[in-house]
Amino acid sequence: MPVGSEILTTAQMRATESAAMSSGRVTGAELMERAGRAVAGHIRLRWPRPGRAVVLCGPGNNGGDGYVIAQHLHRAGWQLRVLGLANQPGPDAAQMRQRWQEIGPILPLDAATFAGVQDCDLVIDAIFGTGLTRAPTGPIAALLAALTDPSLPPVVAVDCPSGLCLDSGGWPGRDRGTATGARARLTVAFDRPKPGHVLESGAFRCGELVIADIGLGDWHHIASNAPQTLLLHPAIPTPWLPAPQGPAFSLLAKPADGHKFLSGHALILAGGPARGGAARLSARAALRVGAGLVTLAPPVDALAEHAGPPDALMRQPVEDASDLADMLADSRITALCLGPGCGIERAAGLLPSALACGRPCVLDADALTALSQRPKAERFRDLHDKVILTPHMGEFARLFPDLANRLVAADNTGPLFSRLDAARQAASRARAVLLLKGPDTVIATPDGSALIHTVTDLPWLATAGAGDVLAGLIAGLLARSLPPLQAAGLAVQLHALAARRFGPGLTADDLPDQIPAILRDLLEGASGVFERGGRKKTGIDEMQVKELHARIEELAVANSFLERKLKPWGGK
Ligand SMILES: NC(=O)C1=CN([C@@H]2O[C@H](COP(=O)(O)OP(=O)(O)OC[C@H]3O[C@@H](n4cnc5c(N)ncnc54)[C@H](OP(=O)(O)O)[C@@H]3O)[C@@H](O)[C@H]2O)[C@@H](O)CC1
Ligand SMILES: [K+]
Repeated sequence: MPVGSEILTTAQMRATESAAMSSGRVTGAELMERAGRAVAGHIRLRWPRPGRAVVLCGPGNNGGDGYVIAQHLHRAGWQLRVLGLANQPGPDAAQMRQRWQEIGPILPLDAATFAGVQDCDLVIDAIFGTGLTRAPTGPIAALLAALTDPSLPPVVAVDCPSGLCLDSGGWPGRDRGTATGARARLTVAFDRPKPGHVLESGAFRCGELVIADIGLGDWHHIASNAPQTLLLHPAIPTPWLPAPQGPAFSLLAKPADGHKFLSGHALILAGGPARGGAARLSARAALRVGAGLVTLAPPVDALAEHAGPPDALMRQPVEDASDLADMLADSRITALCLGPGCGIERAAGLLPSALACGRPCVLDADALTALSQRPKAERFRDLHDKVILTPHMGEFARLFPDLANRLVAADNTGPLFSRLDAARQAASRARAVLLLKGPDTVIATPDGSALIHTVTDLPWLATAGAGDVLAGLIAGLLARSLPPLQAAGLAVQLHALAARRFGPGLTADDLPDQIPAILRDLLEGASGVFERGGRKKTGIDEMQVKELHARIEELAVANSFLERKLKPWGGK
């Protein structure tokens, strides 16, 4: 699996770190040194001219990283103001604090002191990382409030903007959904992304997220007992994307001599008169993503409305559950989509037949409402692991009110209940794949495997009918025999890529027509397709950071004058 695509919870991260340290092959102080060096390296790559930086060091090991960063920046010629606490941290952070004290003073870590040194080029936030256990209070809360000020100089966050719950993307002690906390221009996190970097407002507050390798690769198996979570990020290739070496590739590349039935047959159930638009969007998406055949099935009195293009779309009336069961006697129908524009009553009537056939099936929109109206004890009785439920938050709350309540409840202690927790529990309860839609989409299977896909740059994707297109993309990929989790993950990515390619002014009608060009680029191996706006990113990679460190070390040896005491702050 490509490095960087797996997500670890904070508990998994701690287990990995402690396994590394217990092996005797690396100490906590060495890990801290690597972490601090990596952050300093990324700072120097982005701000190559030494300036003035304020480093805010908290009570634990995140603060320890801050003292290491201060040492490295000092050696590189930066002028530093370091604010810290006079507590008794763990031995590693204590050692790093001591080393800094041999270079310069430590000022009190409070809002008043910070206000007096804010006239600088960079603020480094090393107050809290993975160890935040509760809502900050008192002077630290006041300092964290100051870090929300958008007029501050650029902030670099160590592991995360402080106060963020790295398991959920929420802020302990603050309202869920509306709360925003400390913000960063750049966040350098370690080893693997955590859920909080990509969920809720965490995704928006981290700024540019860089994952630094601190040499824990030999201990990743420690986290492998827990269900795996993968990050689907446009810039991070994953096994689900059809990279030429990936398993999905051969599925997207239709065999030249393939019969149309080899690419499957998707059945999209449509609603009564004047409600056919949503299901047609789904059907067009299923066609564009390469289902060999797509049939739209409205009741007979709505059939005439579906005359006209696309001509490739087949139409066949389905009046009721028994009609549907007859149609499904044709085993060449390989996937179903029920819900978009269907009407709640019709969806409720068709559900038993759609589920009884045991074939892959997307349940969206009205089908989800129909499910939620079933008696609670029987709600999920006929679901199975080839069913994909695709609720947005409102639909999720109707299906799983207790889980939705936990997601909005303010809580003073961390880790907060996350959208990942909610999707996993819902999938397990429904015994189906659950895709919880949002800017941070979470997909979970009943066995706990999960995918997260976050977009922070596509506000125009929140448009009427976009969900119908997504349901159709999933149905098309299911018809083409992708397993449910992969079909859902790939569909979410194609959906976002289509929106990004089209840009502002997008309507849902435009989405399916973007898919062929995206598939062509994917099949031709155009890596730029993963980048924002289809352009290749001029990224800074770990090799550059390592080379920079080598240069920093050489300089440190050759130019011992750099090992001087802290310069006075004044003078720009
Ligand atoms: N382990 C390693 O090998 C490596 C770890 N690394 C770094 O360590 C970070 C994790 O370090 P950490 O576990 O010490 O947690 P951290 O985020 O510094 O904060 C915890 C401290 O704050 C306290 N505290 C908590 N909540 C509070 C509140 N609301 N208000 C006030 N206090 C509160 C809590 O004490 P408590 O009062 O709960 O006993 C504790 O003292 C991680 O993010 C990464 O940056 C890297 O160096 C790589 C190697
Ligand atoms: K931090």
